[in-house]
Amino acid sequence: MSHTDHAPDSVTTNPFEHADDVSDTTAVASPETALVLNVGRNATLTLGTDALIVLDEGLKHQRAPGNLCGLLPQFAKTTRAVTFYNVLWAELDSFEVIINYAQPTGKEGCRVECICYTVMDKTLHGYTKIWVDALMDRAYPSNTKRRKRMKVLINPFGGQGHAQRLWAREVEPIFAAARCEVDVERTAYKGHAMEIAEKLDVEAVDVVACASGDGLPYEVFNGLAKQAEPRRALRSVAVAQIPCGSGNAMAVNLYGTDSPSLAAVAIVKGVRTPLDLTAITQGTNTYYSFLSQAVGIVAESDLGTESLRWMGGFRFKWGVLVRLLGKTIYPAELSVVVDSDDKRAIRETYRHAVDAHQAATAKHLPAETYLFSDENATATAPSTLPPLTYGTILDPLPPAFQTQDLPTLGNFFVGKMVLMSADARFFVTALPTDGRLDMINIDGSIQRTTALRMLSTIEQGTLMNFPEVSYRKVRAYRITPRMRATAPGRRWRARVGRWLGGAGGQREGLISIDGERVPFEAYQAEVVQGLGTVLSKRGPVYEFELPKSP
Ligand SMILES: Nc1ncnc2c1ncn2[C@@H]1O[C@H](COP(=O)(O)OP(=O)(O)OP(=O)(O)O)[C@@H](O)[C@H]1O
Repeated sequence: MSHTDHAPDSVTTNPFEHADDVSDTTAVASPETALVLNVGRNATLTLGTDALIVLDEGLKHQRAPGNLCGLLPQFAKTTRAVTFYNVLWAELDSFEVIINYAQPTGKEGCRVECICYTVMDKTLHGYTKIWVDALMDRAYPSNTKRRKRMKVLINPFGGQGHAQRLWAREVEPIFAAARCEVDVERTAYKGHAMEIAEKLDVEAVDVVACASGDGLPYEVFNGLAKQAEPRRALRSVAVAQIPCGSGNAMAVNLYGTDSPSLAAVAIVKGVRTPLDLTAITQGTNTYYSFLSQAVGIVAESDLGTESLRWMGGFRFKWGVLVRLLGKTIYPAELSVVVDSDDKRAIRETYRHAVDAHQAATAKHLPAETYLFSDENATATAPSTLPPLTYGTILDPLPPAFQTQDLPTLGNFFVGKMVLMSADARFFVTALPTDGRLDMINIDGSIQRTTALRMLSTIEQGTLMNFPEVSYRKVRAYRITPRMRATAPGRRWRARVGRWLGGAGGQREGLISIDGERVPFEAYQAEVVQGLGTVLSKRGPVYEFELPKSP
C-alpha cells in the first residue's frame, strides 16, 4: 500500500490557474466542475477523461517496485494514472482522502493499493467532499451499483481445489476495498449451491458470486428457478463467477478473464445484464442452462474422461483427438425450430448488434434500454416463470419443429456464450439476450484431416467457416440420442478406442448440460429470453471480437 501524506494548499478546478485566484471555489464547485484537488504544495489529484491522475513530486523519491530488491536505484515517476474502472472506493474520512484501487500486476491479476492524503485545512472539506463524490461518480457510472451485497459460495473442490485460497488471497481484499457486503458459505456437497439459492432471501442479496467452475453458477440459476417467485428471484439476483474451477466460461465471456482478482474487479464494477436461459425438459425434470448443451464428442470428451484427470487441462483435448481419429459417431434424431441457417446472415446480424452497442456507448445512451436498473429490478418482474412456447418433452412435437435423422452425427453442441473455455471459441455469434441459441452440428464421418483442421481453428473462432460445419440460430430443439451399434468385426477396435479415450468402463452415452451430466435420454430445449441475470463489463455483447474474415 502506498501512503502519502500532504496538507493541501488549496483547491482549484483548473490545474493552470493560480490557487489565489480561486479562493471561493468551495462555494461554486459541483461534481461537474470539481476536477482538480490540490493535496499539497507539489501534489494534485485530477479527474481526467478515463483516469484519476496523481501528480506528486514526492513520488519521485519513492523507490519503484521490482528493482532487484533495491539493488538498482530506480525511482518512481511523479505521475500515476489510475483508470476509473480500477478505482474501487474513495472517501473523505475526517481529514483523510482515501482512494482504494486495483493495481494491475501483469496480465494475470491485480492487487489492492491505496492512495491517501491528509487534508488539514477544514475550510476545504466541502470542496474535497464534492471532489471525492465526483471521483466516485466516475468510478461507478449510473448503471453500476456500489457496495453490492454479495452471497459468496466457495466450492472447496472446484478445479485444482484452490478456491478457498484464491478467494482469501486474491478476491476478498478487492471486495473489502470496494466496501461490498459479503456473506461467505462453503458448499459441502453436490447440489448444496442449488439448495442455498432456493432458500436465499432475494431482497437481501444483489449477487451470488461463485468461487468455482461453471458448475456452481448452473446450480444457482436452478436454485433460484425453484424459489416461490422464481422469475422475480432470477431477475433480482445476479449470478457471478469468481473463476476457480477447471471450466470458467462465465468469467471468460462476461469479464474477459479467468483471473480471480481481475474477475473480482469486474464483479465490483459489473453492470446488471439479462441473460437468456435455456429451459430443458427431460422426463419430468426441468433444468435451466446458461452455457451449453452437448451430445457426442464434446460431452464424451468432457464427462467421459474422468479416468484421465491426471492429464490436467490436456484431458479434454486428448479426449477429442482420440474420438476424432476413431471417427466416433453418436446417432440421434434431431428436431429444431430454426431461426436462421444462413451463416453470412448470422454474422451480419451479429455485427449489427455489436455496432449498435458501440454506437450507443459512444453516444452515452442510457443503458436502461437493454439493462435492468437496480432500482426496478424486482418491482417490474412478474413472479412466475413464463409458460414454455413449445411445451415439454412429454408433449407431442409441435409443427414448428423440422426433424432430421442423423445416423452419423459426430458433434452436437449448442451454446449461449461464445467461449467454452479461455481458448475455445465455438459460438462466435452468440449474444447474451438475442433470444436465440447457436447450434453446431458436425457429421462424424468427415475425413480425419478435415476434422483435425477444424480442431486447430477453435482457438481462433473460425470453426463455423468450414462448409462441413452446420451453424444455425435456433429457438428450440428436441434431441433423441441413440446408442451406436458396433459392427461385430470392429468390437475389439472400438474397445481399445474407448480405453484410450478414457471411457473404458462407460456403458451408455453422455449428455452434458453446462458441463453437468444428465441421463442419456431424449430432452427438449427452448430459449427463454432474458430470464436470468448476470454481471457483465459491456452489457449486450460478450468480451470477444468476431474475426474479420470472411
Ligand atoms: N463440497 C463439495 N463436494 C463435492 N462436490 C461438490 C462440492 N461442492 C460443489 N460440488 C460439485 O462440484 C461440481 C463441480 O463444480 P465446479 O464447476 O465448481 O468445479 P470444476 O472443477 O470447474 O468442475 P469439474 O469438476 O466439472 O471440472 C458441481 O457439480 C458441484 O455441485
